[in-house]
Amino acid sequence: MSLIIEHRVHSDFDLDKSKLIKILENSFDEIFVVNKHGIVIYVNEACQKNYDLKPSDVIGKTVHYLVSEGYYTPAIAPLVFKTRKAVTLEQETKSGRKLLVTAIPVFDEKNELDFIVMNSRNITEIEQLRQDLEKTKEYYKTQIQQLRQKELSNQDGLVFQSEKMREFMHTAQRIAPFDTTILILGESGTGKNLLAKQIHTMSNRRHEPYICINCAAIPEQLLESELFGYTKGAFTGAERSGKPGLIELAHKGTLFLDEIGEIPLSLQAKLLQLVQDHTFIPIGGTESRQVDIRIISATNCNLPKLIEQGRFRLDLYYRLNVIEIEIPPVRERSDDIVLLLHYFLNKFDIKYSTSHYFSEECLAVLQNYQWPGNVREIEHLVERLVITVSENCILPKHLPLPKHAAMPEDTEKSPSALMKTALNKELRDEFTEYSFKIKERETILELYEELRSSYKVASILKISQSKVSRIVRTYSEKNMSNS
Ligand SMILES: Nc1ncnc2c1ncn2[C@@H]1O[C@H](COP(=O)(O)OP(=O)(O)OP(=O)(O)O)[C@@H](O)[C@H]1O
Repeated sequence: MSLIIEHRVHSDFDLDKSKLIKILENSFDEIFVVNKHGIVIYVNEACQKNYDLKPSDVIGKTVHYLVSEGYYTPAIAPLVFKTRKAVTLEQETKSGRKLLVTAIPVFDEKNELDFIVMNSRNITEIEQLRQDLEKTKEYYKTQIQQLRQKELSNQDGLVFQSEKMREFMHTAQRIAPFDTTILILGESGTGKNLLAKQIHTMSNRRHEPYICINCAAIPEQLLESELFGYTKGAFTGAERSGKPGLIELAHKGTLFLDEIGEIPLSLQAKLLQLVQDHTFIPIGGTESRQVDIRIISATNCNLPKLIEQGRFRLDLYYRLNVIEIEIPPVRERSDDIVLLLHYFLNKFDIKYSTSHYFSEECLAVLQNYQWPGNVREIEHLVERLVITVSENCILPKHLPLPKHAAMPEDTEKSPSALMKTALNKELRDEFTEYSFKIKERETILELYEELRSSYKVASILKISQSKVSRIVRTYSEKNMSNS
């Protein structure tokens, strides 16, 4: 059986010259043969498709001529002459077609290069498809990145990824289990409320009540009764049986006093007693009641200033800020902006059954913005965009940011504006470093004044003695030149 096949194959290949020429002419790929002098001795009909030239226009020409006339580039034959090896590369023709060419050297019986056979495949369409595929890949890469960001941000509590917030949350986590009183500071919208709740969740009181009171939201006349409750028949209009206050409801749990700077002076003494020994007397009552609560308070006011103005008690301030932590504003943790944008985009897309993503330019503009309203402003802006933008892609033109926003100048993605932010950061870093150096110098000089020994100063500060000597010397010199 195998013998028969072998015989058939053999007889089929018993070809004469005209048949061979026919085969070559009907090849889809271009066959291009160059002799050892670099002259084209054969090219099939496919050359018409590739270079818009008839075979008769090409045969007899040198490859050097064809390349210098720009019919195709780069040249491949010289490489084969040089290396005596098969070479494959991509060529581009005058008419903009892309060819994948393989050139194979053929040797004579003396092993000298006799001619080169080149096979060229038109890959223009494949190349176009490849480029389209690259673009599609790029598009999906961005989408996946955004989805990852969304997933990353799909968590409860504060969403963050900046180093500053990482450190901050590390501190919050450390203090959460202790029952100590905490004062949370930070600009409006930085997440003080959310943090207080998170501290409660991280504490041993997590299964007990978490009561939040916004001291600014309750009218002054009502605040006392809301907070401390009242006894039977305490005042006209009061419920007959009396009513427990929010403080009592927080028993065993956490009491969060938001906007503490707004608490009226008249209530501050009563609050001081509560913070100090966890006791209080309800309105109309005569006996004090004990509660087991952890108190967290928050404010975006400057409490020392209120104290100066006589609007806040110093003793209460001291009691409230046993531990004081300050949430940094968003503009100081720009690494969180993109994450927060995606977090809220995901949240509101789910809420409104929509599907959006931010264009790169849009993200650049938003990252460059200062966010005076902090996270709350990000949240509100994203909700607004989700509702108002009907396309899936959110572009810079959709942004309703105020004029003073740090919109990149002329174009929507002006690199100069982005540079400016980077530059500002660099200046800030430089300034921090500068202030640190001054502080360090002052400390060294103060200690030296006291100890009069560079060795002792160096060992206390754990720095080199030469550094201490250098600073002391420079300082004395300055002193001398000034005097
Ligand atoms: N890091 C964060 N991750 C997710 N959401 C946040 C984050 N920070 C704040 N938010 C959200 O932003 C909004 C404002 O936060 P929050 O009310 O906690 O701020 P605040 O500092 O207490 O503001 P104010 O001082 O005005 O009371 C809330 O909807 C909150 O859920």
